[in-house]
Amino acid sequence: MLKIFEKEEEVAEAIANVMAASLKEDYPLFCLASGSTPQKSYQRFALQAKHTDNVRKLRIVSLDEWVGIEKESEGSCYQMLQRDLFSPAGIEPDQILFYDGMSDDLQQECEKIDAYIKEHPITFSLMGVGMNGHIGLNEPGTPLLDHSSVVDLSNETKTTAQKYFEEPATLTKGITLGLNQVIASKKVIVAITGRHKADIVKEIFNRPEAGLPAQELLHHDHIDFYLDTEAAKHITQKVEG
Ligand SMILES: O=C1O[C@H](COP(=O)(O)O)[C@@H](O)[C@H](O)[C@H]1O
Repeated sequence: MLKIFEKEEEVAEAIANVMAASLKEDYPLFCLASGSTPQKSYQRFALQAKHTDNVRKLRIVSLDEWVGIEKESEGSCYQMLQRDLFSPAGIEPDQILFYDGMSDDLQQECEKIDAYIKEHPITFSLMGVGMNGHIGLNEPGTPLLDHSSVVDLSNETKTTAQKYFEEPATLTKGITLGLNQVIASKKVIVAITGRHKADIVKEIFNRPEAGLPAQELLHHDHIDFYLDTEAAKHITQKVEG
């Protein structure tokens, strides 16, 4: 389902409410995008959930990470989530399983996450969408994988991602869940906000033949797209909202 909200803040509020509801499941396991889009959702969720018994039950599994970037350094996917969610919500390190982008054995990092989610199904995923339509770090042209992989980053991603770092970062590869692993989550929200995403949103919704990773998440009953009017301004299809 596509839902369009007037303002980015309303998208954030709606997502925070879904996260809070998902937290009440017996074994909540969340897989969450880092980046700019979900920041306000995480702030609101943290306000509702921080240090509750339910938050203590929550487990988090990695969606993606930059290869060659220290976990604790600014701009890593882990560090963005630490700043925006883990710390404000009181989520402790023993609740989190993340790819280590500095590992000497990246294949083992893939297997570590894959083995975990095989045993523990993801109950809620929140995805952002890259400026080129990527999901996680599944760049355009990536097949529907049902395992993690180490991927070459597109030039667009390398450039866009510089906004996360104070100093220019050398980004060449990433490590990411496969699209089928995201789709296999019990519930998924794909969030897209802001005028700067309007052109890629137009591709996703108005040009089905574009073959973008984000389009693989369309047309599943358990996957909702939440957009604000700025991002949705070129959509021509009928929507709920
Ligand atoms: O590179 C990435 O970008 C997307 C979108 O980022 P945003 O800053 O525009 O929200 C993000 O969802 C993805 O996880 C990340 O790898």
